[in-house]
Amino acid sequence: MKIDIVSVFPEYFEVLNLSLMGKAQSKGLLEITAHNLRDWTHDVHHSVDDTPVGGGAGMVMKPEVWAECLDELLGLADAAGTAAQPTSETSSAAPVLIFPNPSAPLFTQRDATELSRTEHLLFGCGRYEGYDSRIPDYYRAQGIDVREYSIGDYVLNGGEVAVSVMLEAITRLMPGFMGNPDSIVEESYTGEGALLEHRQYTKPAVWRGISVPEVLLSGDHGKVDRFRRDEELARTNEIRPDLIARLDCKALDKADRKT
Ligand SMILES: OB(O)c1ccc2cc[nH]c2c1
Repeated sequence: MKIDIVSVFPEYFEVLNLSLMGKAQSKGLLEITAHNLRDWTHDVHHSVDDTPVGGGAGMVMKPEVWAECLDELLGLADAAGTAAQPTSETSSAAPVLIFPNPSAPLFTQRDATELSRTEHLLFGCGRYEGYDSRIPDYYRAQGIDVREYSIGDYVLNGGEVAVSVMLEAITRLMPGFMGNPDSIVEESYTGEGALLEHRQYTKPAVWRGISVPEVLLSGDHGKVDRFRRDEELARTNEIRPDLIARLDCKALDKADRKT
């Protein structure tokens, strides 16, 4: 998977050279490039923002600078560097263009699963009050698959942390990324059941007078699976009832029956 990230703080993504993400790059599973948006400016101050039209606090990121950058990275600028005209065709080689945005739909495990199968992702990190809203609209009109995602009900200072979160959720699902592929099978939010995962315990069986659930020591895999499934349903109902509401009866029945 090829990943391009555009930010005014590209050094933010040096962290992606560490740990599993770094190993995946050295294995050739990932090719990650962080670009500095200011490289597409032409003024002495390398300006990327301006005051909001209609007034208001803060600054908004300029569409012209983003467009020069994205046209180039999307392969839309012709040889003369002139922006291509809007087309309705989506190039099969075109990446998915993703903008973190606190005012957008929530990024979910389902999105991570879908995007883990994509060949090329291009992330655009906003800063200040965000980017000019015409930018995603313009690239949708070019036939590009443009997504805007929030990573939760809180506001960060920019898109960089959100991109790191989404990238981890996406890349860990790629075949060959995790040392043990089984470790991504039974997880919270995964699969049809989409329930929170059961509690986890390790040795010793009794720690500071607190014992692990007896059934987990029984050696009866059927009972253990049933115990864990019941706990997943109970925990999800208590902590995230909204996830239960999303389940259709078939999936709930399947989650309940699974032994
Ligand atoms: O909270 B967020 O996910 C987020 C995303 C992008 C920008 C741009 C400026 N503030 C932001 C916050």
